[in-house]
Amino acid sequence: MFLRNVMRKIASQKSLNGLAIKKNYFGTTSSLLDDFSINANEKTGVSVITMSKTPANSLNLEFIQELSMAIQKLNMEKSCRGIILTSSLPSIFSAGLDILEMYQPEPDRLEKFWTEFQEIWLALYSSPKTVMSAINGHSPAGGCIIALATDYRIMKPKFTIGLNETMLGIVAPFWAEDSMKAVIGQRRSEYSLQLGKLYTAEEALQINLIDEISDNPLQACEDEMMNWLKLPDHARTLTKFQNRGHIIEKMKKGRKEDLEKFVKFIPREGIQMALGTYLDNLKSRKKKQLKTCVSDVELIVRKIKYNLEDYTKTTFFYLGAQDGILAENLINSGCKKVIVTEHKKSNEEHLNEIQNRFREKFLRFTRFPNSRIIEEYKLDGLEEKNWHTQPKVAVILTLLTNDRSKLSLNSYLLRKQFPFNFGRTPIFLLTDNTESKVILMNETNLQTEKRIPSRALSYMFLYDRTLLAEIPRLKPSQKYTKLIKIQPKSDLVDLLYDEDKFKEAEVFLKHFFNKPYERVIPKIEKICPNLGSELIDMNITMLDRVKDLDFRIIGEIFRLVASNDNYSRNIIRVLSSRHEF
Ligand SMILES: CCCCC/C=C\CCC/C=C/CC(=O)SCCNC(=O)CCNC(=O)[C@H](O)C(C)(C)COP(=O)(O)OP(=O)(O)OC[C@H]1O[C@@H](n2cnc3c(N)ncnc32)[C@H](O)[C@@H]1OP(=O)(O)O
Repeated sequence: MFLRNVMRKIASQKSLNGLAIKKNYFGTTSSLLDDFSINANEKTGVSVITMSKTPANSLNLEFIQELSMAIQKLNMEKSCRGIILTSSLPSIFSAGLDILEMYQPEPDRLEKFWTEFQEIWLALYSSPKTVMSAINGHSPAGGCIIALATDYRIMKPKFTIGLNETMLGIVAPFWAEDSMKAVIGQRRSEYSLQLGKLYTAEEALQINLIDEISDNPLQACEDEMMNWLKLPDHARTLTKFQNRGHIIEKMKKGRKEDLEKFVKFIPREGIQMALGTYLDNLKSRKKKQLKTCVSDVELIVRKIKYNLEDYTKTTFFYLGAQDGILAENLINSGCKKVIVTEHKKSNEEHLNEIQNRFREKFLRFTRFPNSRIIEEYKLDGLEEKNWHTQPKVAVILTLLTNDRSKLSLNSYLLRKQFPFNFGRTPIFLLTDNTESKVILMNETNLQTEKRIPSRALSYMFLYDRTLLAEIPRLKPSQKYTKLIKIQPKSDLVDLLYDEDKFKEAEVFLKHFFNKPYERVIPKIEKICPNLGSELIDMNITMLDRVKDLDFRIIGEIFRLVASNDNYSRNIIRVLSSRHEF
């Protein structure tokens, strides 16, 4: 019965092929949020999915959704025969589920989150393709669940892997447990799960949790894949389903109940306490390094020009390895010079690697005329002062962002405080109020909103237009007394700054996605004169299909439209194609 269903599914996927898969399947594509990329090799039929969600490839709702969609798409792509999952982070394959999704969760989101996790597991575990994981870093919990859902695992030495859920006070789902049993056996699995064991690659190999160790897991997977692809796909796929069918069937049958258990279990007080403690421990390991982070900020404080205009036009300090988007936006906003700084404690090898990554990223920025001057600046020899007690100008960097860089002192608390999704948008808050006392939000003054002096945030300096779309949705608050814009690129940006206009636009946009394009354009033109022509340029009819968009996505569209280039168009295409499913 199961096999019959599988065959039927394969057949129906074949017929869907032409519709769902774009012609330009081969080559490299990036996810909408830039959290992973897919490199599809036309010759071998192998697609490599590289996860790159800093800092830890932790799986939050959006990341899982996008990844899952990509996998489902590859599953249906006839010319794809193999998929390799890997990571671009230097030491983490995936840190598993984003704990922040489970800590003090919102019920609706929690439900969606788990449903999507079930979905991605199914997409991987029942993939008709040969799927391998090149585990080039730590892979605890959800990271291990993902790896276990693939057909072959090759891991880099020294890193760790395992289902350590009990260490967090939670329980791995039955289907993950089943997949582990299928790989390492009942006894070993029971032992590992109860104790929440994390194994080094060497130990994992001994118990067959992984299949090979290699210093270059991706290359090793690519080589091994060639052996697998020598066999006829249909025979290999059916054999795989013969082996996995009962686990998949059981998961599908129990999936609803599993979801109900999860949404009941996670919000329990005891579980929340355990998760909170685990998070604190995770963060406190970082606090030891915080001193140097503060000196990073101090550097900015000392160098910053009080006049924002001058500041944005002359210099910016690009901090950390993960702030590509931030740099891009600054350059886009008129920065003439980008100074790359790095942590003074970094060892030479790490530093070189990071600098190379910067260079790679900046190559992409050459389309911006101001982006050519790059200086590298090391923080060696900096004096460390209590800079935050000094009045005058200061900077709060990348606080409201999923992209937790070294400077995001307590982003998870902030995210809880502002319960909407900023995605990866970096945010840069600063004040030039010379009387402000508290400038840096530290952990203490993050605890309650009241303790953040409103004057400290009297200027909010935003350089990512996506975020702007969210601003009017904030409750009116003293915190944001003035928004400063940097060289708005088009009327769209103006529109997003203005709450009234935005409301008007919101109504139009809603219509826009439901009504014939021609009827809406004149109205849009009225509020935003250039928008109509920009949309026409972009063959916006693609977007007609996009329905039920949330405003984060609309914000994204605004941003993309505003920077009207090929790259944006591609993303819009991706955005719209997701609704073909
Ligand atoms: C009976 C009814 C049952 C019903 C079902 C109930 C429950 C369902 C169970 C759900 C299953 C869950 C599976 C999971 O995946 S839970 C998540 C578990 N993950 C972990 O335990 C990993 C935690 N992370 C680490 O151990 C380390 O980060 C590391 C992966 C080993 C890497 O170490 P290192 O290189 O030193 O990096 P950092 O520790 O400094 O991390 C960088 C950065 O990332 C943050 N972070 C790391 N992991 C996560 C995560 N999983 N979620 C959110 N954030 C994470 C970390 O805090 C650092 O952030 P800051 O830079 O801001 O400090």
